[in-house]
Amino acid sequence: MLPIQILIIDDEADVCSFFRRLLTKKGYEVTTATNEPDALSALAATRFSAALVDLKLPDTDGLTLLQAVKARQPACEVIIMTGYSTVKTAVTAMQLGAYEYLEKPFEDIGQIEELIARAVAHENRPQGEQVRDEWAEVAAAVGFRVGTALPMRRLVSLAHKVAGKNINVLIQGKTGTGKEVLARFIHAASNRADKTFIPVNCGALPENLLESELFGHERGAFTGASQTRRGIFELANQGTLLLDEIGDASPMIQVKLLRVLETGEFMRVGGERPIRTDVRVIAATNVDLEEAIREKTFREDLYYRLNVVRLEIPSLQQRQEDIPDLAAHFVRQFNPAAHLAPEAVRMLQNYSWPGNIRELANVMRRAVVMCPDDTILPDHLSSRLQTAVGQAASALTPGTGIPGAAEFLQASEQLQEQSSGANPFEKLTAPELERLLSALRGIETTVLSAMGLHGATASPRQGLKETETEAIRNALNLCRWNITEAARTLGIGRNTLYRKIRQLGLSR
Ligand SMILES: Nc1ncnc2c1ncn2[C@@H]1O[C@H](COP(=O)(O)OP(=O)(O)OP(=O)(O)O)[C@@H](O)[C@H]1O
Repeated sequence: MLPIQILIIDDEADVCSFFRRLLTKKGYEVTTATNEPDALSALAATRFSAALVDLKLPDTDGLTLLQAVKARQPACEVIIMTGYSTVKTAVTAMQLGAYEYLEKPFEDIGQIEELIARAVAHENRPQGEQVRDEWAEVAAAVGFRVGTALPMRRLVSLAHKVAGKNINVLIQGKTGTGKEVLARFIHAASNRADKTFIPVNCGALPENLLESELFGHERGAFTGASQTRRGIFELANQGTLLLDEIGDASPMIQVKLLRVLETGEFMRVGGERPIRTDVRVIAATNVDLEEAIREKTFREDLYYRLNVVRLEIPSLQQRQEDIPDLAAHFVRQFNPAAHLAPEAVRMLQNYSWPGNIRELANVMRRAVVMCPDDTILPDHLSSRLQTAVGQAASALTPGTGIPGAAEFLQASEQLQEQSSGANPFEKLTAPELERLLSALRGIETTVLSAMGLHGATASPRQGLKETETEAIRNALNLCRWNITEAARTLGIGRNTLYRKIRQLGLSR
């Protein structure tokens, strides 16, 4: 059998000879290059299984060389060698197709040997063989459905690779896309997996409470602080901390976070002694932090500390092919015997999912409850979804009349005929009432736009803010201020609800 060929590209002769000795002992054949021309002629002469490429070279850079290797020998796996200051570029290299990165100075020889063996095995797998996803087991263990959409698979593969490194991660994505699930996956795939994972919502608590939640407080630090209390940075020591809704952290909290990220030390509220902590920080946000920096509501230095790796989760609409699998997953979770009829799946695929996976999970939970047997039909999906899909369909068919009018009038006439003076709508079930309500709203919109054409104005109604306040207050009262339930009823995320409660000044 021919020996396995490895290429080392590094301008430091010591590094080249270190790898030559190490890898020759393991039976590999090693070629070294200290500059770009030598590297290119080596690539022209020999077929390599793996190449170790230094990120900083005098005549070129690692990213250019990565592209040169991949253009000439696409199967050759590239491992980037980097110092701490260039870790971010190394992560970019992985996004561009590098297999892994290795941090200098090299500390664990065994780990290097194992990494090279893995890269070589990956390159040498039989042609056409389906590569088993390295991350599949961890994802399954934390209930993380990755699906088949390419952007999501790439993201998870990168998340899995950086999970084992001691670097901060910033997860960006719209509400309900699964930022917390991804953070749990990273924790579970890291060497901190057997330690604590603590999520904390920076937008849910008033500044002082959040400060003492994060950093703890000394006895007597403020009125009511009758005991010394450890904060999350102490409790999550050696584990992972998820700073959710980081964009909502106040300027004071931002300063304190920056300090602990820079020095690994913090002080309890009212404390005088710095406390060391070893916490891996993952931050998540659904706002554009770069815009927040421009608006001066978010510190740029903190952003750079958090954003060593940025993982941007696609919205559900951007990964439409995954809707059937995710929907089936949630249906099974709520009723293992139930399944979705093909027409129901089509309806799910035609909807825009502004609340992303959380909304899909909620719609499935409801559908399972509404479905009398085990086959979920379009009728069992929420009225909001039916209306949205129906309206989209009628918009495509001109001249179909006022949306919802026929349905509403027919139902209302039938009920009036059968009623004996009492409120006829009381006879309807909750889903039927919801369907009628959305039909009514459809009529209202059409009538208002017709009035506009005639120059007529409708009598004043509540403004947007009052309507929103009323809807949120009703939901909260209905759910006895159970935030999770109320958020589900409103079809928004828990974090969003917390924020709204603060913004609108609502209280029990
Ligand atoms: N890929 C996934 N596989 C399985 N369940 C998922 C996935 N993504 C999201 N979910 C489910 O959807 C819901 C919302 O997920 P999560 O809380 O992680 O979203 P988020 O982006 O953090 O939301 P927010 O922006 O409101 O904080 C949860 O119930 C979660 O279990």
